[in-house]
Amino acid sequence: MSTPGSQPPALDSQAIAFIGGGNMARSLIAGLVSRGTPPGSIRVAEPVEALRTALHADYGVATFADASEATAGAPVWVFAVKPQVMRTVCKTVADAAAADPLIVSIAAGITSTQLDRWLGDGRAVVRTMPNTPALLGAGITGLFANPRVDADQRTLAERILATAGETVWIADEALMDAVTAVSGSGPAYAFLLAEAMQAAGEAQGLPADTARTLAAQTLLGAARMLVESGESAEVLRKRVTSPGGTTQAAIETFEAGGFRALVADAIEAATRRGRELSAAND
Ligand SMILES: NC(=O)C1=CN([C@@H]2O[C@H](COP(=O)(O)OP(=O)(O)OC[C@H]3O[C@@H](n4cnc5c(N)ncnc54)[C@H](OP(=O)(O)O)[C@@H]3O)[C@@H](O)[C@H]2O)C=CC1
Ligand SMILES: O=C(O)[C@@H]1CCC=N1
Repeated sequence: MSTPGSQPPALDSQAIAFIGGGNMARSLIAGLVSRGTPPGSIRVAEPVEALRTALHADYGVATFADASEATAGAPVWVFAVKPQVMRTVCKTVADAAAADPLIVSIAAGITSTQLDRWLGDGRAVVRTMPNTPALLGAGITGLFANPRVDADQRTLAERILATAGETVWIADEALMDAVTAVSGSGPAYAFLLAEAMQAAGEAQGLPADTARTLAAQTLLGAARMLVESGESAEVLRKRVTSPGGTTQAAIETFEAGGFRALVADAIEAATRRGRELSAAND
């Protein structure tokens, strides 16, 4: 795993082509540019004109309506389209992939074997799973490299994703669906908890803006303690829970309601959905 808090070195002027300029691509591009990658070396293919205009205005990157224009001559291609269109999109640029670019994908479910097959076989593929805190440089990305990826390409892929936050290499690709379920989708679980805490606070009489601030700052503080204290979540939880106190009353209610089993079921469902996205879009 990369070192918490360390600044990744700026990438040089090697061209990086993004295929797809939506939400996640935007977050990754923001990270690259803010950490010193020259905007002129980032080329983005995106069919939606308004997104192209905004990406160029906000980050100075070159944008194209056509994927093959963005990928032309670029040694790194980052696929940031929905899993449902990945096969079709790969086919449109497969001929140019003969120049042997490093292929990086951020798509949920889609395997390195599928990407390799759709792009013409023998490709160097790094399958990754970032998450939306990438926008703040506070994300985490799981990465898997297929056997065609050499040491320099591994370093390059890691440096690109490190601009979005922490990185962790995954040796067994089958585990990438679990990575997706825990950290790729994970920010949504934290937001759901924040929504529920805010609503419950309001139900107890707190003003909405006060309840929002209390919930958001509590999640931020708790997350920082998890990352910075070096203590386990269990130890930190027990320190808050005074015997016979308010937290114990809440935790016992969570446990009685099957909170842990519900979380396990939710993460299993997300993992399964990743596999389904692969099979359904093959
Ligand atoms: N959102 C998240 O939290 C995360 C998402 N991911 C993965 O990132 C990928 C992108 O997700 P996200 O950014 O949320 O999705 P978006 O829909 O925001 O972005 C995808 C973009 O790709 C465009 N697109 C479609 N076809 C092409 C094409 N042929 N060439 C170039 N661009 C094209 C889409 O345009 P149009 O809308 O017109 O189709 C859209 O603007 C997905 O595979 C997802 O699994 C990974 C981690 C986290
Ligand atoms: O929900 C999804 O499918 C994508 C992948 C991880 C986060 N968003």
